[in-house]
Amino acid sequence: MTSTFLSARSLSKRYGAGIALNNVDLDIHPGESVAIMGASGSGKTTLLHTLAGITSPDSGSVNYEGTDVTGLNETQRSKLRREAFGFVFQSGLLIPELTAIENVALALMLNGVPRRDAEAQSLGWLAHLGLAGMENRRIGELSGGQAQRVAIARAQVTGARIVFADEPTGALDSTTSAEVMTALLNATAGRGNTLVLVTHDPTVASRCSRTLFMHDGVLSLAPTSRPAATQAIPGASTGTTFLPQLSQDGEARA
Ligand SMILES: Nc1ncnc2c1ncn2[C@@H]1O[C@H](COP(=O)(O)OP(=O)(O)OP(=O)(O)O)[C@@H](O)[C@H]1O
Repeated sequence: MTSTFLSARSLSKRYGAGIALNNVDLDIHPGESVAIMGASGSGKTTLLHTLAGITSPDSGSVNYEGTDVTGLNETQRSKLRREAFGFVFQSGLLIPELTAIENVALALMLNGVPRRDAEAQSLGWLAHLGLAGMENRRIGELSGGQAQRVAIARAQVTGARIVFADEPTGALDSTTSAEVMTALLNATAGRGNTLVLVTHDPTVASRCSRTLFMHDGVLSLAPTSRPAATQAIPGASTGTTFLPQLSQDGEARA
């Protein structure tokens, strides 16, 4: 069995009366591509953000390579995110006023790499992702698929071991979506790194090595629901159905 390098234990998070995460356990191994699916509002983004140290859980822990991410302060988490993690979101993370190369290089410059070196490395990544000749275009001068490939370059130029992607193909047509998924998988799992991806699209999920499902904050192996049982957080009103949760080995447990 491969080693775990990102794990979550008993993650719970609620917003007011609603539950976003309900006692989630998850182990992710190096080189995996993991898709998280589920209905709108089921907690997918909250899980992704909690794994990535963006959101703090109410209880439970996230461990990345021996570091208790949930125990870090905001400055430490921010450093971890910059240095070890990459992010590809549907929109909003690229800076529209900057060119493609400036957007990619910025990720390195924030880690202290001089501009000239940062731009040289960024050029290589942009070319690798099929964007040679487009380096000096601003983001608004690129198609959606091209912009997502800039985001992939930015997520990987720092050598991120894990890329967290939230609906990376959400705004794209099916052909461009397939191309962006190919680029994303090649740039991550194809190089021994890890991809954790949230998607509504079963075609996108089917490209990943493993698919998990969120349902009312509960993570499961199965897409369909069963009648409610006793796993809800006490006092929470979710109107939930129950699905088996994952053990540390990814086995379903009742
Ligand atoms: N910052 C917040 N403040 C209040 N409620 C929130 C916040 N973030 C998420 N929620 C709530 O937590 C629940 C889970 O939200 P989350 O965004 O994780 O779901 P999701 O499965 O990613 O949804 P979608 O597919 O629509 O993006 C939802 O009920 C949502 O309204």
